[in-house]
Amino acid sequence: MIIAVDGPAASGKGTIAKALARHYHLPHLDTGLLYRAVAATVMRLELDPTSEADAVAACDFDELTLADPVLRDDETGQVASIVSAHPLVRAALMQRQKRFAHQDGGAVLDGRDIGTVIAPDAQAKLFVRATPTIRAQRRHTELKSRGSDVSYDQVLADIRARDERDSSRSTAPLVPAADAVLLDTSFLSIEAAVAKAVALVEVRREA
Ligand SMILES: Nc1ncnc2c1ncn2[C@@H]1O[C@H](COP(=O)(O)OP(=O)(O)O)[C@@H](O)[C@H]1O
Ligand SMILES: Nc1ccn([C@@H]2O[C@H](COP(=O)(O)OP(=O)(O)O)[C@@H](O)[C@H]2O)c(=O)n1
Repeated sequence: MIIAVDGPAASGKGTIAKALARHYHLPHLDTGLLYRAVAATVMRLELDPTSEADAVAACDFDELTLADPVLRDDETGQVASIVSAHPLVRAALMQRQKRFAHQDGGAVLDGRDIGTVIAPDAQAKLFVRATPTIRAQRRHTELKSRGSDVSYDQVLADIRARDERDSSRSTAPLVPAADAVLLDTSFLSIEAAVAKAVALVEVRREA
């Protein structure tokens, strides 16, 4: 079974995807990390994220980059959303994600375009969302716990900018697949959100 979990920044999609992978004993891929690795490589090499050629050159990143804590930084997320708008960057990362999704036994992937582009054939598609202010609170708490001194206002502004950029790009914009189920986690605890996600997947599994 392929499970696609899409949604905007800090909506809780990664938390839900990891829990679904544990529940169904499936491998999990956080596809945002791939775009963050491109962004971190662009920054390290002092390339220009708005240049498609520069961003494509960074798609050949060292695999060790995927474990670099810098990937989780707020600034890396911003630059990831700039490099991810280039069609050639998306094309360079596509096969790897499609292969992961279509491995024997299935997989859980989370991102922005899993249900629409990477695995339109996924059996279960969730589109996770929450209000921008709740997402900013969650991400701010998370970043603070990692030692960052970024302000709540900055995190909220960055989340709004990223929402706008990710939703308005012409290639693979952030939109729910026509057959995705919406899951709003704004007023759900992690446990409640995961329980709801499992229940929604069960409906699709039995269909
Ligand atoms: N339902 C929830 N209630 C409260 N906090 C949550 C909830 N879901 C996720 N979180 C927390 O919010 C932060 C962002 O969640 P995450 O799953 O990484 O979001 P995303 O993958 O959509 O960016 C994490 O610190 C996570 O523990
Ligand atoms: N499948 C995906 C995953 C991420 N991305 C891009 O990568 C950025 C970082 O993604 P992420 O999933 O790590 O970010 P968070 O939602 O965890 O904050 C997003 O803002 C998108 O611009 C994408 O375009 N497509």
